Amino acid sequence: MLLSCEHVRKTFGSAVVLDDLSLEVDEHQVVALIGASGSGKSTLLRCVNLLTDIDDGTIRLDGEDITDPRVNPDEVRQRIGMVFQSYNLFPHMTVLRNITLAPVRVHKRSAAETREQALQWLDRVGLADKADSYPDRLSGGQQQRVAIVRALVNSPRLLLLDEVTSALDPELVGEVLTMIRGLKDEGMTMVLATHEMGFARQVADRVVFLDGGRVLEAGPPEQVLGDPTEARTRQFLARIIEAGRL
Ligand SMILES: Nc1ncnc2c1ncn2[C@@H]1O[C@H](COP(=O)(O)OP(=O)(O)OP(=O)(O)O)[C@@H](O)[C@H]1O
Repeated sequence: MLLSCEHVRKTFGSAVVLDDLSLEVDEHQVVALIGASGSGKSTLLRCVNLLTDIDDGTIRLDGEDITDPRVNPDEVRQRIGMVFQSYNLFPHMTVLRNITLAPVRVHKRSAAETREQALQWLDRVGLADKADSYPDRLSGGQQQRVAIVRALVNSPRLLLLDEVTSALDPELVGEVLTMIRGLKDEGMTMVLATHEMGFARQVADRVVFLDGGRVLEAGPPEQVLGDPTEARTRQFLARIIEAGRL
């Protein structure tokens, strides 16, 4: 097992955002987190990437307890890539520099080797000609693909994707989806939070429905999205259908 969250609890003040949450992700598996706004999807991803501390429980990556206070978060983040809704590229840096900055500065990797890997990735995703461009010259879909490359350049064991298609115009979603499906075909282990049920259905091996910071239901997409057992899941999907997002 690559990732295991065991009895994770996270509070913000008096609000319990993750409540005794347990989740396991096998190597090469793609898991989609779905659930209403506020159900804890982003918080869970941020806890896994050590961007926020948990109050209780354990998170293991390759069996190692990464929530142990003696663990260096920078070292863990080298093994976990994360991509956000709002690409977060630095506007004053070229695409290439955006990708190589953290590996070289934070993780002290060789500049030449990182540059080489970045260029290879850009080439693979059809953005080789954008290496020296600034982000504002790129479409939203291209910027998001650069942000994904930035997360991949450390060759992470696990990729976390938080609503990566939500900020994109509908016609740009396809190119990001294609890239993510390509990563899945190559065996990348991914956990993604999404409001797009079509996305979950297309890429996920397992869909996990979060409700009030707990896993209420989990299973193959056709089961959770097509024939859910829990009434809360059915209600959630009915609202999504009403909003035209299924
Ligand atoms: N830094 C914070 N301080 C206080 N409360 C927070 C913080 N981050 C998240 N929360 C609260 O935690 C709850 C879960 O938020 P989270 O963003 O994880 O949900 P989500 O399922 O990802 O929602 P969405 O689908 O809208 O992104 C919400 O009630 C939110 O207000």
